[in-house]
Amino acid sequence: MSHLLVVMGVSGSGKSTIGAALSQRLRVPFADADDLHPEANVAKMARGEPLDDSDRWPWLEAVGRWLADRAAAGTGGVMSCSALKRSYRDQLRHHASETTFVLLEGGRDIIERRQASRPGHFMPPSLLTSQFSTLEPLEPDEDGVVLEVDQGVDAIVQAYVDTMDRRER
Ligand SMILES: Nc1ncnc2c1ncn2[C@@H]1O[C@H](COP(=O)(O)OP(=O)(O)OP(=O)(O)O)[C@@H](O)[C@H]1O
Ligand SMILES: O=C(O)[C@H](O)[C@@H](O)[C@H](O)[C@H](O)CO
Repeated sequence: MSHLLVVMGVSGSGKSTIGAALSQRLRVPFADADDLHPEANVAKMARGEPLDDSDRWPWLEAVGRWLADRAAAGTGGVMSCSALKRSYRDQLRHHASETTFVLLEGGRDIIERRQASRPGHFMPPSLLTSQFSTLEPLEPDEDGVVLEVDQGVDAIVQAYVDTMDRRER
């Protein structure tokens, strides 16, 4: 089975780290939505201003195209992308309906600590409040897996693999 995943969550939840580790474990291509932002979006976040829906729309289109290409090629893939709102996930599913969303869930304290220990990133910790208030949890009808971030990278990857094994049985 080729996995097509979006690893999602607020800034600092570990999307880039876990996404890369999952792609290695599953032997599928990896991409980071941070690299697909238009320059204006990166500049806006770096100024400490949250993105709005109109900023995110063209960016999510680029993310969706990547997913659609992977689906068409049948390679599977892992994309790290915040995908904070249900409507954003709907937009991505419109491109690739078979996408599974992997939500990295954690409390504000641990995520704030991790962000603080990551100097040089364009995303300022001050935007964490808007990230948490924008996040809409996965709904029951969405194909999704929730993983707790309060554990090591290998344990999080293993939790994903175990969940999928149970599903396939
Ligand atoms: N499970 C983990 N255990 C310990 N440290 C972690 C874990 N996951 C991520 N980290 C660390 O936390 C920080 C944030 O992780 P990462 O950059 O992957 O998050 P992100 O969700 O991609 O953030 P952003 O969306 O802002 O780019 C990094 O310094 C990373 O090394
Ligand atoms: O949806 C958003 O608000 C943004 O995309 C952010 O989540 C960033 O992409 C990233 O997570 C910060 O590094």
